[in-house]
Amino acid sequence: QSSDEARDDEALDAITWDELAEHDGAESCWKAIYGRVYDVTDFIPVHPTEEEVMLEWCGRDATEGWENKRPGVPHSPRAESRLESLLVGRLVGEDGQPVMRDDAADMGAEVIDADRALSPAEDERLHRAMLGMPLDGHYRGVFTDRGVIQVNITFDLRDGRFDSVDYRHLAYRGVDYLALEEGDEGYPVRVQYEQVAERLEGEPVTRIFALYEPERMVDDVDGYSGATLRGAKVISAIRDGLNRGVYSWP
Ligand code: HEM
Repeated sequence: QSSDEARDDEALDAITWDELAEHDGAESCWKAIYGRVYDVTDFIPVHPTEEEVMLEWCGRDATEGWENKRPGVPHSPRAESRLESLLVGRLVGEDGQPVMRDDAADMGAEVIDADRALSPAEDERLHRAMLGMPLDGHYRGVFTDRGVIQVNITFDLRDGRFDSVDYRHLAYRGVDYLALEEGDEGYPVRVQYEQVAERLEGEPVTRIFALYEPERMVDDVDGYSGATLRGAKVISAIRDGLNRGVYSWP
């Protein structure tokens, strides 16, 4: 039988919704996809997913599942041709009239096509990502040396600008800078790192490059020159966060 003949409605057995619903499990699993009914029972063990993924759609209109392996991702033409050999009939309504492909799609099966699946906000995210522009969101990044975390920084980007830059951890040679108090040795360095965080607020991401010359960004504090601050560690931690990608959305 050629596939042209297989597509000929007259040649196909008429199957009602009730008949379809009888084949709703692993012993016998039929699925309606675009108004055609397929017996996929023998294909379930072969299908490259856990069986539940297939079983969920037995005995009903499975067009939505077929079109969305993952949201917006339909099956391949190769999968489509396998489907052809599993064809058992055409779906008909109570009036005996064929359930047309488009009706089937409307009937409880919201077919998402790849373009329409994106909301305008997601579309902007996609395009920003394609252009290599950082996405707005919450980020976490670290600078480590020989497996030891020295800088662990969190920040948000809003409209591509820094928002609430914060250190979760700041240490060097066993000194936990965040634990230092006024008067402790090294406290001025903590103050300088905090100046960096404050002064990045509201700035575009490219502002981190000023940290290669930290004296441009921080003050001399109690005899500690801004030029001695390890700005490159902060740059590295922030870039690590950007490389990891958005940790959570705002
Ligand atoms: C309707 C419910 C279905 C759902 C939710 C579903 C889901 C999926 C998922 C998630 C994958 C990707 C697996 C992976 O790459 O790890 C996949 C792949 C595949 N599925 Fe399905 N599937 C369904 C029905 C079917 C049916 C009825 C067939 C019979 C032909 C089939 C044939 C395939 C094939 C051949 C692949 C390999 C990738 C491809 O060619 O697209 N699926 N399916």
